[in-house]
Amino acid sequence: MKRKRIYIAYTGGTIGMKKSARGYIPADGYLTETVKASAEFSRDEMPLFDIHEYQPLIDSSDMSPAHWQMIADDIKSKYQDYDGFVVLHGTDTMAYTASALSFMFENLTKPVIVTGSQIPLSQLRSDGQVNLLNAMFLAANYPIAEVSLFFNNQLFRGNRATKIHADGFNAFGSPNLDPLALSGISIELVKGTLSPYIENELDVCSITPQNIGVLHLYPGISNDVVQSLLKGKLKALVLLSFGVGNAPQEPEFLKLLEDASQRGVVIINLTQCLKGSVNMGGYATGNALLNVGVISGYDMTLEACLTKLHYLLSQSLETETIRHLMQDNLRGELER
Ligand SMILES: NC(=O)C[C@H](N)C(=O)O
Repeated sequence: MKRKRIYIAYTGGTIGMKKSARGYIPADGYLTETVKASAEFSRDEMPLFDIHEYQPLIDSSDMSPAHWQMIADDIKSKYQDYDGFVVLHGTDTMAYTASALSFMFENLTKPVIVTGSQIPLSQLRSDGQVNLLNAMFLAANYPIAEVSLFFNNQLFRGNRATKIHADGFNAFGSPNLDPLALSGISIELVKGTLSPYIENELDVCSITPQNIGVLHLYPGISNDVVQSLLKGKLKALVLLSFGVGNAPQEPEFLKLLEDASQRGVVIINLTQCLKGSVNMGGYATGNALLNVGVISGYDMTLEACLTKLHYLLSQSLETETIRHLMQDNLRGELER
């Protein structure tokens, strides 16, 4: 059988970093050199691959919507030449990029797997080798036509993943959706579906930076704090509420939200809980939010919610349409 071809976009992150006096920094050519020097990557069972190193390589804390756009455009320009795509990325904001890409790609029929590592590939006991080998192997042999995130032997839907561990190998979880696939002694498909080969054009939706606030509620939060956030030129606010979507019933607080909603600010309710969904019909404290125009984000991750807002606000859509689409399942990011 013809060997598959995988395109590897290396954007930066620990996987290709070197030690410096200031801590780890990305180093040009270092990752490509290390991969080329490792016999595992060129075994017959592995796909053929090309690595493209971005300039400059960055720590993922420096990622922005402009980078998401660059990655999406890069994949689009190579779309017909490869069977699958691996994006090497720092772990810190990996779930944001995976979520953003999932919304930006329309008609995706090939796998796009985002991965990286906690220890640089060139160092002893690095998780980079396992993560990259598996991502390439899965993209070539188990094509799931989605933007996914591979880490620590689990393939997650990109817009369901979140960083759960700052310094462990099990750095990612997907609290509200089982993994797409597990890589054990054999590869086990869980929620993922293998895609048939379809020849098509990939469309990329442009994304631009947007003014979006995130408000993490806590008992006794002052209205001054809420007001100062809402005073700016905010287009949307993600409200991180208690439990199934509950908040204080304090009239001044609710009035601030109501006024903002009437001014056209899209206010989305997500739970602070690590697992589960928002249900504003469950308690009077949640119902009060519904009555002032707050909409449900259901079981979306914060990363999915923020990037979906960027995606929708970047298009010229009516506010009501955005509110409606935020509650719709566009790319498997939520379940109502
Ligand atoms: N493990 C990592 O890749 C962390 C690094 N700071 C990054 O996100 O680029």
